[in-house]
Amino acid sequence: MTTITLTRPDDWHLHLRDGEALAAVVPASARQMGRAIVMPNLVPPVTTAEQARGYRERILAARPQGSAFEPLMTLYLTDNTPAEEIERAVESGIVQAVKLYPAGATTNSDSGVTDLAHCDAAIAAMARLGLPLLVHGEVTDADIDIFDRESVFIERVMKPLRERHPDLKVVFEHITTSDAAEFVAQAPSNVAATITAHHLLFNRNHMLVGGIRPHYYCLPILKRERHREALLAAATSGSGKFFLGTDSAPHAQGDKETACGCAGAYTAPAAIELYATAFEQAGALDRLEGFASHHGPDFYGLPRNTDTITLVREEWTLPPSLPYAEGRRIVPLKAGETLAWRMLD
Ligand SMILES: NC(=O)N[C@@H](CC(=O)O)C(=O)O
Ligand SMILES: [Zn+2]
Ligand SMILES: [Zn+2]
Repeated sequence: MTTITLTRPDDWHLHLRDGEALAAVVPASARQMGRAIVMPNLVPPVTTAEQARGYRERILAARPQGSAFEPLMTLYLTDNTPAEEIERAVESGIVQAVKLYPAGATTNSDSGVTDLAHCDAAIAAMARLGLPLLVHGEVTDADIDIFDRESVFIERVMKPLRERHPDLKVVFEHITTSDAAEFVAQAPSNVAATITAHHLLFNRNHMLVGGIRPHYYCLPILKRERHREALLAAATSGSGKFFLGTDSAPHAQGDKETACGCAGAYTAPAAIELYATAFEQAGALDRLEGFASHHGPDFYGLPRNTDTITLVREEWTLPPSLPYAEGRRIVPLKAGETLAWRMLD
């Protein structure tokens, strides 16, 4: 196969930041994606429908001329989110989901939830109104090994949450283990998962063998090979429960290449090409369109995009770095490396 044309994909998990960084990264996603679920972990976080409205306006203003890229907004759940804010979010028409960050689990999660019991009224309102909960599924207990944090989360948080709110729509975000893939596959149809391109392509050896590679450091952390294989099997299974969410998470070069580097991989500039590479490795390019362009809108109850993009089998090399905010640079994942597929403009 030398060309693939597919319904324009959407990104169901994306970090766009704010200010100059926002302006630097929006065009990369707007070029490829029809819509994106935009993460609310700004500083301070996006906790109200009113803040989401303002953030959405700033994203729209950062789009290249003529772009139809549509940001789908999310609220950041806190211990204090009132049920009324969930109602305002639904009424706003621009908020598509609420994000659960366990406090301290990842980048900018200090305002996150300390105990889901505090959020019971808000979550009950979400279940009642059909607003999905997007979950960063890792426990933060100091005694739990970083490689086990997702699987322990399933037992300690996800299963009790599902029992208490069986009608809640849940997206298990950026899954990284066979445990999570199995949990989602066996759950009812109101439970789904996003999978990143980097977790489909890489295991922890890519990050740690022959030198420590900070651009591969993200959360949840890359796992061992058998987990990558399970994720690739889930993504290419054809199941509507698994869909594209890049978790493209930009950080300036200096904040990654340092003694205590930030978590997050910047994949937006080559997102669809990275996914195509993974699907081709699995011999499943024919399943890419479902995963990238159909399953997400179907789960969210939104129409599929009506235009298309085309990928050609043509080598190209990612630049070593790109301009970012305040005169700083950003290093995309696979910087300086060659990809086999290229999206046409
Ligand atoms: N994935 C990451 O490693 N980082 C994300 C936060 C997140 O999605 O957990 C970020 O905002 O930088
Ligand atoms: Zn996360
Ligand atoms: Zn994320």
